[in-house]
Amino acid sequence: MTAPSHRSTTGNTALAPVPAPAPGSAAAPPALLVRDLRISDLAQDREIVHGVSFTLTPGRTVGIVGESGSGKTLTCRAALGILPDHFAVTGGSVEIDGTDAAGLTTRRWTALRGSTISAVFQDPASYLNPSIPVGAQLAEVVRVKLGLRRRAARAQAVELLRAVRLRDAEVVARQYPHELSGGMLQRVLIAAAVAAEPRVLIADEATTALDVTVQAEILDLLADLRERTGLALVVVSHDLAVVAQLCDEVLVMRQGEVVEQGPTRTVLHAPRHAYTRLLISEHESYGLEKFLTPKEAAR
Ligand SMILES: Nc1ncnc2c1ncn2[C@@H]1O[C@H](COP(=O)(O)OP(=O)(O)OP(=O)(O)O)[C@@H](O)[C@H]1O
Repeated sequence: MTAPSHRSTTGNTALAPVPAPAPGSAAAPPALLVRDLRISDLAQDREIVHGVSFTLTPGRTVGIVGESGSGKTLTCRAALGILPDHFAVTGGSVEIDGTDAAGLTTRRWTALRGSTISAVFQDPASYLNPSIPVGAQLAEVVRVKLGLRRRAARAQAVELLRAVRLRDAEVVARQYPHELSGGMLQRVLIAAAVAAEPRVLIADEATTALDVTVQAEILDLLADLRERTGLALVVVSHDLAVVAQLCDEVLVMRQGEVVEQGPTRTVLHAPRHAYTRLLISEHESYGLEKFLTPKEAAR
């Protein structure tokens, strides 16, 4: 399991509540500020992402939706400082908790990842070692990130498994990845991602491979973590229903462009771009309609 380094040494209390400043208030500096972000494929001398902007304050959620290849993941990877080889930020800026990412050394990036900005992706099993129990892997992350001793790290790992609502956390901690369901594995990965109490969590298609019920449980868990800890979330999904459930603001991307952006309700109820309307019509059969009440839809 990847082990980003740490910010806090909070001891044994898993995910203690943090009093979040009121969203949008002067006391709430953006956890993540993306301004006209441009990303290019240097090998092909081609700009792939053509100017993405959003501001994310603590306790808020931004959703990015769009078809495959529209640049959602590259945008997230730029914010995490993990662009693929021969891709680079070629315009605009990313500020993480007030720090301009442009000047960061590899070492500073390593320090920020996990402690300030963290992520979960699709396919959690691929991030875990199949031959080590999940509790031990989580404990290793905790040991590295929080600087806890081995025994305290193991106890904290179990606390974290409880905090992501895994029942029988002590039993789960002793299990190997193949013994857990996809939803449970994603909870383990979320536990690792939030272990050092980051300000921002990016969930990139984190529920895509899960069945609908488990997907709803994981989204509910993310919302709960956001409420309890003031975490700011970026949720990437091709599924508008996921975004509708969790996000305050949505960006609709197509071919590297943001074609529409605004409060989720406005975008869903009064889409201005034909592509957004297409996404909505395609997803009505997948449960989006419950967010489109007749009253709202009539506006
Ligand atoms: N490692 C890479 N090597 C080459 N091209 C890449 C790489 N990663 C992304 N791209 C290209 O950049 C463009 C944007 O990709 P990105 O992964 O950001 O899209 P996406 O919207 O997240 O799509 P998906 O929903 O399929 O993950 C695509 O055309 C893709 O082919």
